[in-house]
Amino acid sequence: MRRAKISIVGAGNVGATCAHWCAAAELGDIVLLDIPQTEDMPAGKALDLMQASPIMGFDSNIVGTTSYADTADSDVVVVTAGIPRKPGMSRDDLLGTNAKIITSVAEQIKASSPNAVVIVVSNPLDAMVQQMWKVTGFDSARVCGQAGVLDTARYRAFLAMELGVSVEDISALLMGGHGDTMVPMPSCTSVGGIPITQLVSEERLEEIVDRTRKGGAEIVSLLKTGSAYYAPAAACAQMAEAVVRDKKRVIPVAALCDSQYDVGGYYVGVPVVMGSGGVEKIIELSLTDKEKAAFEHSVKAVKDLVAVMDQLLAS
Ligand SMILES: NC(=O)c1ccc[n+]([C@@H]2O[C@H](COP(=O)([O-])OP(=O)(O)OC[C@H]3O[C@@H](n4cnc5c(N)ncnc54)[C@H](O)[C@@H]3O)[C@@H](O)[C@H]2O)c1
Ligand SMILES: O=C(O)C[C@H](O)C(=O)O
Repeated sequence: MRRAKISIVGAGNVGATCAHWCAAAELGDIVLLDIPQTEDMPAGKALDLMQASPIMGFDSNIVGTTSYADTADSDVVVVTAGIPRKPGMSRDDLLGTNAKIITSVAEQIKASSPNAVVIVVSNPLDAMVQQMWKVTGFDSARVCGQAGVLDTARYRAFLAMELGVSVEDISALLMGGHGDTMVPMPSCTSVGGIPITQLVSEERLEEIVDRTRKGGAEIVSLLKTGSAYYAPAAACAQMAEAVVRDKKRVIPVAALCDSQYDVGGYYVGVPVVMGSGGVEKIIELSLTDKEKAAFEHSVKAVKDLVAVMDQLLAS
C-alpha cells in the first residue's frame, strides 16, 4: 500500500511537533519545510526525528527541506508558517505579517500539491484559512483550518480536571471563530453520556468556558516566548489522520460556510465530517436563540477581520 505524504510548512514549534505526532502515529511519510533563511534547520529536525524512529518503533520517512519540490503531490499539507504572538498581543495583531506569508505559501502549494487537503494553523486562524482558499482556488472542501479540535480539547481537559474523570469520557463541541468569541454548546457536552448540565452548575460551566476562550493566552503568558504547540500540533495530526485514513471523524473545523448557518461565504468553526475528501459534510445543528446570537457575533468578528486583511493586502 502506498504511504500517504504529509507536508508541513513551517518547521517551528507547531510544525516540528506536528511532524512528531504524525510520525509516531505512522500517518505516512513527512516533509518538513521552512524558508531558505533557516538553512539546515528543517533537515536537522527531520533527521533527529528519524533517529527517534527505531526507539519509538515507527516506520515513516521524514525529510526536512527549504524547497517545495520535495513537497510535490502531497496528500495533506499542514500550514504552520508565520509568527506566533507574545504576551500582551492578540492573535489579530499577527494579521499583517501572516497574511503576506500565507499568500506566498498558498501560491507554492497551488503549484506543487494541487490535489492536497490543506489544513491551516497560522493565526489569526479564520482569516488565514480564508486567504489560503482564495489564493489556491481549491475546492473549499480541501481547504480548512484547525482551531476547534484544540479549543474543544482544552474545554474537555478542563472539564475532566474539574470532575476528576477521564478525558476519554468527555464529549464536547465549541463553534465559531478561534478567539474570544468562540461559542460553547452545553447541549452538545456530555460526560459518559450524562448531560454536563447535570454535573456542573451553570455558573461554574461559564467559568470553564471563559478559561477555554482564553486558553491560548494562558499558555502565551506562561511560555513568554511564543504560543502553545503540543496540543495544537496534536489537533493537526488528528485532522491529518482523518484524511489519510478516511476516518469520517465528526470534529469542529474551520470550514467555508455559505448557506450553512447563513454565514455567506466565510470560514468559521462548525462541526463537520472529515475524511479523505477533506471537509466532506458540514453538519447543521439547530441552535437556540442564545447560541445563534453568540454564533452570529463570532461570525461578524471573522468578517470584520477578513475586511481588514483585504484592505491591508490591497494597500
Ligand atoms: N490555530 C491554532 O490553534 C494555533 C495554535 C498554535 C499556533 N498557531 C499559530 O501557528 C503559527 C506558528 O506557530 P509556532 O509556534 O510554530 O511559531 P514558530 O515561530 O515556532 O514557527 C513558525 C515557523 O514558520 C516559519 N515561516 C515563516 N515564514 C514562512 C514561509 N513563508 N514559509 C514557510 N515557513 C515560514 C518560520 O521560519 C518558523 O520556523 C503562529 O501564527 C501561531 O499563532 C495557531
Ligand atoms: O493563542 C495563540 O496565539 C496560539 C493558538 O491560537 C492557541 O490557541 O494556542
